[in-house]
Amino acid sequence: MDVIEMTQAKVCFIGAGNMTRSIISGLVKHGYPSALIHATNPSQGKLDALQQDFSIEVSNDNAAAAQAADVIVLSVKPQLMEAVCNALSHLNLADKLIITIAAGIPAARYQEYFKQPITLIRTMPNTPTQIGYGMTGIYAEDNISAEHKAICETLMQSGGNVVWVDSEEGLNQVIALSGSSPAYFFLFIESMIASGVKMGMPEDKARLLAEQAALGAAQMVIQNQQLSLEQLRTNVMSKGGTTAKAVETFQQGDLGGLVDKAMNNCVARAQEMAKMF
Ligand SMILES: NC(=O)C1=CN([C@@H]2O[C@H](COP(=O)(O)OP(=O)(O)OC[C@H]3O[C@@H](n4cnc5c(N)ncnc54)[C@H](O)[C@@H]3O)[C@@H](O)[C@H]2O)C=CC1
Ligand SMILES: O=C(O)[C@@H]1CCC=N1
Repeated sequence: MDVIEMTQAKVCFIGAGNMTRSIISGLVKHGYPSALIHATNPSQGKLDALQQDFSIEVSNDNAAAAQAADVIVLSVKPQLMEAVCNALSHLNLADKLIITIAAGIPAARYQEYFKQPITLIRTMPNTPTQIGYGMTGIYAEDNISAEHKAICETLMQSGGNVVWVDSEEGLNQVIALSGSSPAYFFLFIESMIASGVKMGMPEDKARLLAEQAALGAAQMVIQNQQLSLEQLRTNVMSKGGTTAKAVETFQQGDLGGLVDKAMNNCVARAQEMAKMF
């Protein structure tokens, strides 16, 4: 369903960084009215760029923007969240839906930060939201209404796909699987390009070859749900051929173990952050 049919809420983003830009881009592309979107930031540069690109309202006054909004999206770094929320705690937030995209901070903390009961939904998006290929995990506590859940889902869906999880630990797993994981793939492609260049391939061609292979592989996975990943992989591997040699090298280096370790460290960091806040 189109975003406009679902909601006409005034949405205010507190913090106009990478993720806010990604989400706003998705919203505007889906026809969400620019006039209903507001972003705040202390520095003017990012605000000017957002205003120019998306014709949204911008300011550096968090309180005025939050006061005027129906939905407040908290998009600052976790370390700044407490101070940013404290500075809004004099407002009456009873009728607002507050959505946070911050990693690590447990839902219960926000009530303390705002010093009043609030309606809060935790989400974990990722940067591909900017181009409509985002993935967002959403967690809401039992007291959140179906209407508020629908508004949040609609907003986040404008940038791609969403999954609901039923615990905050589930959200930590979302961080490892999709919130942080675009960076894993970027690193992999970056490493492939570097290797291609070392072999003598011009960088632009190495990038084109690697990125198109990544795109094709992702689409193969998506469009062949009936096939296992192992099957897709073995379809590329001729017996005694080149792919088998490369895959064998990854397996000897325990790629699976390394990925497992990286993802567990990602979750562990989210758990560690939850104790810090
Ligand atoms: N970058 C990513 O891939 C993802 C980030 N997140 C979460 O999103 C949040 C934001 O991350 P990014 O967008 O990457 O960070 P960012 O640093 O690009 O953006 C944060 C913005 O907040 C602004 N800011 C600082 N103090 C402020 C204040 N008092 N009032 C208003 N704005 C203020 C900063 O100037 C900056 O533009 C973090 O909590 C992070 O955990 C979640 C999922 C993915
Ligand atoms: O690295 C981080 O902490 C944030 C959360 C997921 C992606 N970026």
